[in-house]
Amino acid sequence: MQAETGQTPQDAVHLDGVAISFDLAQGRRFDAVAPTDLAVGAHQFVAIVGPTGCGKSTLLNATAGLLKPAQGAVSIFGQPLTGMNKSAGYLFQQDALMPWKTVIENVAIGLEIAGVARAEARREAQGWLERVGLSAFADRYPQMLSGGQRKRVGLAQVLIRNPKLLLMDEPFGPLDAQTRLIMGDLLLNLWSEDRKAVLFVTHDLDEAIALSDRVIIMSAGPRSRIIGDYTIPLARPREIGEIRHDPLFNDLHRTIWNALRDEVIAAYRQTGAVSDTKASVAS
Ligand SMILES: Nc1ncnc2c1ncn2[C@@H]1O[C@H](COP(=O)(O)OP(=O)(O)OP(=O)(O)O)[C@@H](O)[C@H]1O
Repeated sequence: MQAETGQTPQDAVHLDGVAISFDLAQGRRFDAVAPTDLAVGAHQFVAIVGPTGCGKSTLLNATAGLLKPAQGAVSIFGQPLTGMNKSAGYLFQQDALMPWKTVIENVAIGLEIAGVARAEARREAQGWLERVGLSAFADRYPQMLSGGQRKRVGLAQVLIRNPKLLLMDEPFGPLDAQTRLIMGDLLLNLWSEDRKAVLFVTHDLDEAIALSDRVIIMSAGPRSRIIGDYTIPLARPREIGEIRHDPLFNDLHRTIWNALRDEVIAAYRQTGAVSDTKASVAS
């Protein structure tokens, strides 16, 4: 079940020995991520899962060009990454909606900044609002929306720019369980249209398996590293609420959780959250 790790020039993302450290006070350094190789194919949906604080966001930020690796190189579609990753659309846990702009203005703004005429940008934004099921909300302001509706606007805001790569960091983190399922299905529907490359950070193993072609597991930090790379051979199209009842899903979950469990316990032990004898972890 472990995936092939061979990298090719057409990869959307290619991390070659990427290590990340942070400078701390008094000249100390924190080595967050040990030298890491990772390839994401041009049309692959890849999830990164790992215990809290292991370096998932750090690795994603290096891929976005927000962090410079201490060692190693990042390539995006075969080109060395220097500065911000302009091929990527980035979706954070916190959305990036501007409260003084209406929903349609928030969606259109990316195209307008890229030089598209306002009327054309609005027309495209209206199309995207229809696709995310929010056409009736075009003239509302973000603060008039539910958390799930805001996420839909955030998706439209990113996808309207047609990035070849999506970098997603716990994008559905703050949502309730049902809304997460619905957002996952919406994401998969939109993704299936042209299968952009996706690097998706989550702490939710169910979500990772249900969405992805591959699930990458990271060890507890410091000097976190990739300890597993699992192919997810579940058929597509997938409906997230249904796929969880598939026996293959359960087999995959059991296998990956076995690899992840000790790392999750190790991470909690580091923060003193569990004792040696009473380690209790929910998957
Ligand atoms: N700017 C920084 N300076 C110092 N240490 C940092 C900095 N940013 C992150 N770290 C540390 O690097 C490690 C990895 O952090 P990161 O946010 O990538 O973890 P994560 O796996 O995304 O965690 P979570 O699942 O809790 O969001 C953590 O120990 C964190 O404290």
